[in-house]
Amino acid sequence: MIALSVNLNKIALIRNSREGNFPDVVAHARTCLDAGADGITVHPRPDQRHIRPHDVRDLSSLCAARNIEFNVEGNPFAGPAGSYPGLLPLVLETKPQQCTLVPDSNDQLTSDHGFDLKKDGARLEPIIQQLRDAGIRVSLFMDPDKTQIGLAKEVGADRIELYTGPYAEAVARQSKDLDPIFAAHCAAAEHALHLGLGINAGHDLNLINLPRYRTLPGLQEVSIGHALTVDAINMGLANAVVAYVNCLAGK
Ligand SMILES: CC(=O)[C@@H](O)[C@H](O)COP(=O)(O)O
Ligand SMILES: NCC(=O)COP(=O)(O)O
Repeated sequence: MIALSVNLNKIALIRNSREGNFPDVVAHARTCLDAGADGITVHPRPDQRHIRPHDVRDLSSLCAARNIEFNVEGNPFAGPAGSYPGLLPLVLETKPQQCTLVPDSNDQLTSDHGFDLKKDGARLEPIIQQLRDAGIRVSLFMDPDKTQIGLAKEVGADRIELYTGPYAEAVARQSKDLDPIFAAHCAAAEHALHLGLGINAGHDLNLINLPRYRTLPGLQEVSIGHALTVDAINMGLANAVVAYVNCLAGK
């Protein structure tokens, strides 16, 4: 079974476009969980344009009460900014089951690459250790590069999250590069499995590109937000979650 963790960033983005609490992020999390989602993902950023620290706290409580996986993603090197305490203090306070470290710069529109661990490995290692000591599983956002995945193991990660943006784009463009891109993801996954790393994946996954990606060797979890939220506009949030759960199950 491949777990579906719903990313609620886009629900928070709509809320933040006005004053008030509409739509209510926690209520939408409940809808996702009631519809069969296996977990909730958020990706707070220092500019707080979508998920904010209070959302992380509220969703952490909800997921703990339901014994559901909570996954907090973000840049471990982004320090405090305004009322944003920084990823590490927020994660150590709220204790999600999983923290996915992502090498975003503060001004990025969205995540668009995995870690270069030749550059960042040494400064990531103590952060990974600190999170693991706190009982939090650590996943690293990675491109499908075998050398880099070997380094992910060396710096102490539990899992990798394969960055699926280029795969999704190749599907959307019906690109001739699709087969080699997916083959590279499969080779990276096989290598991760061989090293004993768990495998997650995410970014721009949708109902069109998931049927192939779900066949990735050893895939344990996908986190999906943008496309699922767009589908929810058409079919309703609960129906969208059911559609993704079924798609992941090959139905
Ligand atoms: C790591 C990743 O791919 C996601 O966390 C993504 O960056 C978050 O989604 P938004 O960019 O839509 O907020
Ligand atoms: N880790 C990827 C994620 O949480 C959601 O990415 P997207 O589906 O919003 O592109």
